[in-house]
Amino acid sequence: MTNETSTAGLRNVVRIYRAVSGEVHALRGVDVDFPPGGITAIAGPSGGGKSTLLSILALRDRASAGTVTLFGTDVTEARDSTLKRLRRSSIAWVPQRPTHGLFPHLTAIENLYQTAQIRGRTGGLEPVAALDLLGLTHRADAPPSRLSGGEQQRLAVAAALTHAPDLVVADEPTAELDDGNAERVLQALTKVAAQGTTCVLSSHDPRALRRLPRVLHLRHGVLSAERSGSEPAEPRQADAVIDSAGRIQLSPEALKLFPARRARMQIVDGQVVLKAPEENPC
Ligand SMILES: Nc1ncnc2c1ncn2[C@@H]1O[C@H](COP(=O)(O)OP(=O)(O)OP(=O)(O)O)[C@@H](O)[C@H]1O
Repeated sequence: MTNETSTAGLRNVVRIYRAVSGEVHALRGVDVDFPPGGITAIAGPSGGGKSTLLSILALRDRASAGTVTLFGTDVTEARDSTLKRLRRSSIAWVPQRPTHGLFPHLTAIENLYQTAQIRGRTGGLEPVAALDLLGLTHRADAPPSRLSGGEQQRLAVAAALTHAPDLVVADEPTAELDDGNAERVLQALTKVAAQGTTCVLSSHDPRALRRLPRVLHLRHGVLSAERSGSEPAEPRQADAVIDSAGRIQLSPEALKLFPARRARMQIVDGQVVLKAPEENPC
């Protein structure tokens, strides 16, 4: 049974892709609820099934087995026309490559007005305020093709928030962004969540994972233990090679913790600890 208070609930959801090379079991029995007004990050390694889970949640794909309940309705077997109506009225999808969701012939601000109009809902962020919240006021008159990747990503988030969706589903919404703009996106999602919108995003981004209240890990299509963002993540270990000059090569996952490529080293009780240096407070 899906928790009746949740915006969305998946029960024993399986997704099998049939490729030329054979079957790919992208989701292997996922059980999860997304409560109204909550923000949940889906983390996990590449290929773990994050995009597949988000696509099913955003009604852009169907489960091969299991049950999907959205807004109190079992939509597992719903007709395509019903899914389309729900997508349009209640769900904002922020794709990994944001230009896919934007109107290329319209300016940034026109994109927001057009999205709000097409969705036919009121109560979302006003387009001028949405641009301001995402730090795009100075780009209001530029079409998507003249925006940087990060600006396009923020415009896609702004568009998602202009029509008061019940559910925002965002695939890696901070991936292309510097710290300040990643923070803007997280603040914008936090703001709409406080107004009751449920937000679910996939992320590899340690900045987002540290900051968000609920983080679920998806690995090989299986959701593992839930932790709140404030709890420390389980320590992970990996071997690293030290060359004769004392240089150490970090794994890509560890390297992401050092975006400025500088580290502060401490030797404590015979152990070497590497930390990203704190920002200069001045
Ligand atoms: N259309 C498809 N046809 C066949 N296999 C697919 C298809 N889409 C995804 N897969 C496979 O399903 C598995 C899960 O993919 P998915 O894109 O959901 O993972 P992900 O966690 O989002 O990865 P990433 O972080 O790299 O985006 C992978 O093995 C992937 O190769």
